Amino acid sequence: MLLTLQDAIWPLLIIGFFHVARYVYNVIHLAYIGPLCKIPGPKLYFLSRKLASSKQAKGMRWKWIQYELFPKYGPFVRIAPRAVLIADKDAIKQILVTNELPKNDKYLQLELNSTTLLTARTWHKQRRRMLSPAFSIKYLTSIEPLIHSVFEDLIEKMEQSIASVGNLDCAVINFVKIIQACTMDIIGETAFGSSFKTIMNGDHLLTQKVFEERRRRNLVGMFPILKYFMKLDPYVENFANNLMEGRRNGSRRQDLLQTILDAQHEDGGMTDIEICDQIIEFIFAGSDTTSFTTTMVFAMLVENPEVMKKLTEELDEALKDDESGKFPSHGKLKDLTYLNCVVNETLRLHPISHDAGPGKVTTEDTVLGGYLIPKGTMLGANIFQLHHSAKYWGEDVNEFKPERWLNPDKIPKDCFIPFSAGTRNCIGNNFALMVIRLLVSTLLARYRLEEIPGQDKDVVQFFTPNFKTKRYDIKVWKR
Ligand code: HEM
Repeated sequence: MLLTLQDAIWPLLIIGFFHVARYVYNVIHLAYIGPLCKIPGPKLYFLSRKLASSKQAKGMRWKWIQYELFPKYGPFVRIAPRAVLIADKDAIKQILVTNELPKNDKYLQLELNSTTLLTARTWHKQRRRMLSPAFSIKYLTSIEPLIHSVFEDLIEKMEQSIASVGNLDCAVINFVKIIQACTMDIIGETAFGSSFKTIMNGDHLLTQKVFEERRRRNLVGMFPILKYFMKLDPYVENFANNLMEGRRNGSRRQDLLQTILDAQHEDGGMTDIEICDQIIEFIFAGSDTTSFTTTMVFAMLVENPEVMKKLTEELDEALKDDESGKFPSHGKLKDLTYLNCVVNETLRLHPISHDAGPGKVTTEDTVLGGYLIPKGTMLGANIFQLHHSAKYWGEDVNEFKPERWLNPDKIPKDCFIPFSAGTRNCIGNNFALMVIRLLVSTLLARYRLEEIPGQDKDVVQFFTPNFKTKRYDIKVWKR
């Protein structure tokens, strides 16, 4: 007996109806009935993770998180069916350090062809051990002259800008641009064999392409289907490949690239594709992070002239008999009390994690802050909120007060983690601090800086935060 379409339509409709009903039930159950329903948050966002992702389109999601969600809902905020942001210091310590939870799948969007140090979710230890020598204190001391060589370009550029104004001994300089160029050249010079010469020649094509790549990853992260249409620009890959080939066929130089290449034939060494991706990641992770923090240090200094005066006095005193060369040596800077207070206070107020923060995932049902968090829930350790919590830091939490660091007993425990914490903390931590200290002291030793009030200081965050206008002008006078 042959079934006609008419005979089949009702059973098909009934099956379809049950599938849709089951799907709707699951979505609603997860959103409003399951264990996560006890965690406060914007209720509509419990239905789909796309809603919170779409907030990121203009790089302004961080403001919604920091100034709307946390103040309204408290230290645990649910922003998607299976995603919770956390600002409670004990819970953050538990997920980053005590339980060492693996990274969640938001890092997938940052991957190119292979897994890198930042994005690894399962393996990690061996690769980290392999790369660590390139970030050791001994290695960092050895690359100081390379950083100084970039400062030659920096000072020449500053002098050119001042000379171009006439006889005023003063120029207006966009610090976002010059510091970004400087940190890019430092990464090139110290990690990959030669400066990108961005300070002297303007934007290297690589800087532009790296910026475009960040936007691409951001969009693909929000709408994964785009990955079939928006491919990685071959320029970036070719650049990394040429870098590797050039080194293999040229002479050795003890830097990050050499460390990676030397380890290639060890057990667990990286393939060429992995090395290429790792190089791109280091350029990503190492330049904009350091430049944003350094620009913010300068912004804080010009907006707080009494702090700048005190810091300049400390530097002048410390460097008056520094005979190590044309530029300050890090040995003279690393233990300077007030310099470190200023850098810490800037990292506290302006951490590079403005948005959700390091992302983790629970591997079993876990209790955090009294809430039952089921296995498979994405967690964000919200560094920005931790650094801006009046509960931990006191009522003056939003003020720039380097003096608060003078008494370590007054610094709340486990509340300052600009480089994250635990085994997945920043591998470039010491490198970044060294570059920041050197840059700040080199410029303050030569120039007097003055604020230009009334500028738009709005920050956007895609991969790392940046000024929305991509400028922050400072009046620079020769001392
Ligand atoms: C002020 C400058 C910097 C800040 C504030 C900073 C902050 C951070 C933070 C918060 C993380 C954790 C990210 C996450 O889990 O999602 C991280 C990881 C990382 N950072 Fe940095 N970073 C800075 C500079 C650098 C530099 C200079 C490099 C390299 C040259 C670097 C390379 C990395 C890498 C590779 C990771 C992943 C480490 C791992 O998972 O083992 N960072 N950084």
